[in-house]
Amino acid sequence: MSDFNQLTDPVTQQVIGKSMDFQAKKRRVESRFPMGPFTDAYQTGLQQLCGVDEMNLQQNIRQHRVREGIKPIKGVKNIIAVASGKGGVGKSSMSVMLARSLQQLGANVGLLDADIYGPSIPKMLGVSQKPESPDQKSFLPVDADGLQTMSLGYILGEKDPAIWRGAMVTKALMQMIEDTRWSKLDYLIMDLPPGTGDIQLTMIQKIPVSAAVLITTPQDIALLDAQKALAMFNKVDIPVLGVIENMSTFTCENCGHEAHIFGQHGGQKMAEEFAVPLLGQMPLNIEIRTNMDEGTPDKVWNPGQKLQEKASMMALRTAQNLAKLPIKFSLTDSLKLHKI
Ligand SMILES: Nc1ncnc2c1ncn2[C@@H]1O[C@H](COP(=O)(O)OP(=O)(O)OP(=O)(O)O)[C@@H](O)[C@H]1O
Repeated sequence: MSDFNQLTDPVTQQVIGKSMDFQAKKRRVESRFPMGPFTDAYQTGLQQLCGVDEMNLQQNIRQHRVREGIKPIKGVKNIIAVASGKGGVGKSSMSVMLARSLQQLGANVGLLDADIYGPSIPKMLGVSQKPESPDQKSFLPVDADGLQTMSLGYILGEKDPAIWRGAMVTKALMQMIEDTRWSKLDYLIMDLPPGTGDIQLTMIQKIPVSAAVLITTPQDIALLDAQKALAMFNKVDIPVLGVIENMSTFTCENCGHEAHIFGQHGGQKMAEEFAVPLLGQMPLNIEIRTNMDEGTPDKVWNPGQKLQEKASMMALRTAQNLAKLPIKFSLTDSLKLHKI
């Protein structure tokens, strides 16, 4: 149960507290996710949350500071970039899990597929319709069970990879973000292309990113690349909320033996060495592989799998760590802004 005690701490109440009665919010979340009962620990956490002071629940998720000189995106409070140095470590899968879990905690969430070369979010969410454009100038985000999503994959189609280079990529992405009519998003999760090259650097410099989350497997090679990603965010002063270690262990369905296929404690070591929080460890699990590949991500949260609890904790820690960062307008900012 333990970890769920965090749900009642003041920072968390700010994070998930919105101007809506919690029970109503819970019912709305449950009706959207007909995936079976929550695990006991999650249920206990929710009950604890119901008992907290109503006043705290009225607070909104706040907008956090971005790099100076960058305009915020209309309708979006916080963009969280999800990055990995190495490809294939589960960055898109973890972006989907993070987005869904933040949504389950009651936030308004969007998911932007910035992996312009290999947009996999439409397939993972099982959504393929083209975004509507009522005014022929802007796009409405594509709805995926309450998630506001956008991907070049919706526009180009999955089998039509973008062959643009450098500046064109950033331009296409900026256009996609700015021309989407996001509505009242607390968090926009942005799935970046893998790597730490010029393209990724330009993207994070131009987009008003509040913070980043790193995905790695415990393998040395993936960790080295994750460290490069950390250095990239440090270079442009974007705070890193933490690291998620994906594919951390594998438990045999038949004998229950736990194997560390990609090594052990890699994410933890990285967290300790570079003083970045470990947001969570996600096992190598067949449910994740099949459901992400078949476009049924919500089935990942089968009762008894404990995956839902892991995903919720990962999302909660992410939101908590963001809540601890400076908000968009500090008192000094606002004094400067109003020339007082
Ligand atoms: N924890 C996991 N357990 C089992 N399979 C997983 C897990 N995480 C991801 N996968 C699978 O690994 C493959 C790669 O995942 P994903 O596309 O999320 O990685 P990525 O880092 O975004 O890749 P890319 O570098 O191509 O953008 C997919 O088939 C996905 O279903």
